[in-house]
Amino acid sequence: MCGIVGVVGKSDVNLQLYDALTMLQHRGQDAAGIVTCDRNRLCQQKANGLVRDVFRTRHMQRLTGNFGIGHVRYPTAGSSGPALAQPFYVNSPYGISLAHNGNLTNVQEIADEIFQQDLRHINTDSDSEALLNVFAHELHKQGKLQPSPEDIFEAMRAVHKRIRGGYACVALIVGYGIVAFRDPNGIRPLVYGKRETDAGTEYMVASESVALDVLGYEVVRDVRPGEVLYIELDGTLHAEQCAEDPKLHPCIFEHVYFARPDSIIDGISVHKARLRQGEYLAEKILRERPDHDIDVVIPIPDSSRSAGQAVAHKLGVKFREGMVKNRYIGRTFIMPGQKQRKKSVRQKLNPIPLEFRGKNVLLVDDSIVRGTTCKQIVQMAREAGAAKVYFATAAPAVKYPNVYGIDMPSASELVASGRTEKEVQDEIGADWLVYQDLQDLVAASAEGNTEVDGFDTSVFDGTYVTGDVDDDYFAALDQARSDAAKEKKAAGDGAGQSAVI
Ligand SMILES: O=P(O)(O)OC[C@H]1O[C@H](OP(=O)(O)OP(=O)(O)O)[C@H](O)[C@@H]1O
Ligand SMILES: NC(=O)CC[C@H](N)C(=O)O
Ligand SMILES: [Mg+2]
Repeated sequence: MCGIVGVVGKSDVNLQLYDALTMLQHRGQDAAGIVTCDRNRLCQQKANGLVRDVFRTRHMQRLTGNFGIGHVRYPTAGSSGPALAQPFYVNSPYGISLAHNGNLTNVQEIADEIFQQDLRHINTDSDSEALLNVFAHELHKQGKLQPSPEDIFEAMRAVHKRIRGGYACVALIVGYGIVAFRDPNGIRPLVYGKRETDAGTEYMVASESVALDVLGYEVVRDVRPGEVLYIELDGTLHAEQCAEDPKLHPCIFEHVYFARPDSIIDGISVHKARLRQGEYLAEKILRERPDHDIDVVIPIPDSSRSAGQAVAHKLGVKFREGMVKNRYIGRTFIMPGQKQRKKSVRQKLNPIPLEFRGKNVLLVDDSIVRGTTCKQIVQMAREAGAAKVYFATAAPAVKYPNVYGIDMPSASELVASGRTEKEVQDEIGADWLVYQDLQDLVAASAEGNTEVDGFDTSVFDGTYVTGDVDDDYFAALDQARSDAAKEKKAAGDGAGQSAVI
């Protein structure tokens, strides 16, 4: 789940892009990049690392120009090396740079077309570089020295037809402006806003509304599924629907885990959705154990705090922050390898024993994916003296791979895949495990916006909203991106740029 941002401003936009990327850091911790454009010259800085490490003062001074784009990366395709840090760049036509959040499911097919039909070269195994080349080729085909808004929309109509999967993108066209677009299912989020200055209106497009809030932009609206925005350098904004049958099917995992609670996505407050998840979860607990003996509800920071509060409130039991989070350790789930994830849970979370000693505790987390976090947390709770350790999650069991921008490539790595709930409970060592029901998770989000046509819930039910993901793709994904495959690559065995998943 990467984070993207684009700004067309009235003065240098480097600091705005930096601040916006900092607000989106929770979406990607592997690499960061900014591209700005100053008098038809691109300025770029990108590298592996967190935003604060990638951009030093000397880089910021060089990133001049009044329009630019930025990216924080969480890899779902290709390696996690510096060559795949975004934005990507192609010099023809015009000079285009692009940042992508999501994942394409027909990248192998596109890569072949790009080489054999479009006569273009892609240099990495990134799906985003392939996407950029499709866009560039389709824009080139319009054959204009100066592209009009209609040329850009026509090119994008073709892009939507050629690529499949999840994509929210910002692209900078040298000398002309910024193009922003969202896939025809609106799987990945994208929102835009404006702010007035003495010199005129400035526009920002970003993955989440928090980036706009903090920079003083007023949210205009979410980019619609399939829609394309083109913001010219003088601040003129054009918007056009470029997909044939757009539907709003946003990824529900944004509401469970990815997005910040203070963001509003497709009109749905993430915090509110999480509170409702907690209420539904508490109702289920009360249905299953009306005479429960829970003494205290303890959330697993950070992402389950909103849901945990609602669970405690509805159950009528105490809510205590019994796990202290080390604020200098990032999100563990989006770390690239299992060894690092496992080690980081213990570094990140530490119990306050007096909240556990002699008590029946209900630990609440937003989700159980690989089981890395909950296994260690249950153990910590026991060591801290808990009498009984119950575990509840605001999401149902995660059983299927994700193909739209979350790095869950192998069912075999998911603790709930092929196991019953009782078996997962035993595996994580809890005295009782409660999962949210899928219909309740959907209701918790859907109550926030009636315009949503449905959610992508594929990791829970194996139904993929694009309807076109086949077994071969899953097999290739598993082979290319499982933890075992990544370890093998890291050790130098099988390294290279040829696998394009
Ligand atoms: O079952 P697992 O594979 O461990 O994955 C699930 C856990 O990972 C995430 O936390 P993370 O530490 O990434 O971020 P957070 O601080 O936002 O909760 C999520 O909130 C769960 O706690
Ligand atoms: N999580 C994402 O959005 C990843 C974007 C792109 N597929 C990459 O791997 O760089
Ligand atoms: Mg967590």
